[in-house]
Amino acid sequence: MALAYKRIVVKIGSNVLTQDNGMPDLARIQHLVAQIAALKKAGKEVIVVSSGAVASGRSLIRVSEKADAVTSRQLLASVGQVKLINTYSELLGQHDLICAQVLVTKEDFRDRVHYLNMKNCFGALLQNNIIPIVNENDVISVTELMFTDNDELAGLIASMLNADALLILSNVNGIYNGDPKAPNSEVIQEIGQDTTGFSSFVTTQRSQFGRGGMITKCHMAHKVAQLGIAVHIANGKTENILSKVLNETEINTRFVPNKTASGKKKWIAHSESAAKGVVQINAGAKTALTAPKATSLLPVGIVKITGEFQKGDIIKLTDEQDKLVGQGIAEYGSDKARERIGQKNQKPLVHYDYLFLNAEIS
Ligand SMILES: Nc1ncnc2c1ncn2[C@@H]1O[C@H](COP(=O)(O)OP(=O)(O)O)[C@@H](O)[C@H]1O
Ligand SMILES: N[C@@H](CCC(=O)OP(=O)(O)O)C(=O)O
Repeated sequence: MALAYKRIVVKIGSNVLTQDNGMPDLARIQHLVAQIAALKKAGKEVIVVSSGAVASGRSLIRVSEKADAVTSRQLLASVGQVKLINTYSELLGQHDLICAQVLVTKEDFRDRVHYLNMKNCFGALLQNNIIPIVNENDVISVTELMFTDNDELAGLIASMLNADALLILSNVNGIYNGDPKAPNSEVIQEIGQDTTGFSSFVTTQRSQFGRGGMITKCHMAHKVAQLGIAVHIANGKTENILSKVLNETEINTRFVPNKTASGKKKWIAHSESAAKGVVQINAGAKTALTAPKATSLLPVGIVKITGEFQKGDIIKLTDEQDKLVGQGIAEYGSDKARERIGQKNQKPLVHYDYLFLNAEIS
């Protein structure tokens, strides 16, 4: 295969696994499983992030119209997840492969102990040649506890496992430079570090059963590529799409990985939950930090500091609207930093080598 990825996370979206009537598409799952088996045979490590619990639930029960949206989703997903994982287990078994079910919540990425336990389990599964099938724990994850969608979850899994690539299978051939249905729109085949102007053609429109839409896919894909992981968005309904993407014989969108991302930056990127304090920066500092040239955060650009931190702690950086700009390692503690707020000619609070900026798609 042309692209020599060894560890691959494959995200299979709701729309790939669902027929137009909302029921699961068994033939499609079967074909995807055959493709995954082929990757395993070629010596790859494969982790699957699969949606489809709600769709599978729909094929088993009817939820009363009186049930509210949250309860209805909990019912369908909890019943449907059993069927979904059984389907994978049975189909993978036909290729002599074993899978494991991993259900996670957003909280599991925030809590360091949960995070390390989860990482340890994935390590053990991969070592034992088992295919983890990951989904959000839809029973626990309701409203604000939810991931934006399974793309966000897949991005976190790919970064946690330091995967070589994340293949996102959706119902479009990639990201188009206009409305995907318009005849003159074309798939953007390669996206580098600069994603300016995206919002002009990526709309908030979602597919019938999708949750987050293309905008959230773009944000996540860019962030993950910044960590040095290649991200592909391809059509999961195309025959043999996985090998075609890896052999570069099918059009798709590839986010070019930033190969200079250090291990330290990857760790910082995932340490948002471990942050001890919040440093609010002004518009000038935000512009400087998010410009292509690597820049450290100087006290002159700091507006406010919340919480206590020591030298070496992770701190969050927010803008004046409290939007997260990124996170980094403090070069000195909050007491010293408070004294220096707004002052010129002071040592940087965060050095650019220890600063991770969130993806900005404007
Ligand atoms: N520029 C664009 N290129 C491709 N798809 C787009 C674009 N803008 C909006 N979309 C929409 O994004 C949808 C895919 O996202 P989503 O509904 O979240 O699917 P999934 O269930 O696979 O995660 C497409 O079906 C399409 O309608
Ligand atoms: N956890 C849900 C799917 C959630 C979801 O966001 O799906 P998707 O739109 O494919 O990213 C399920 O299994 O039905």
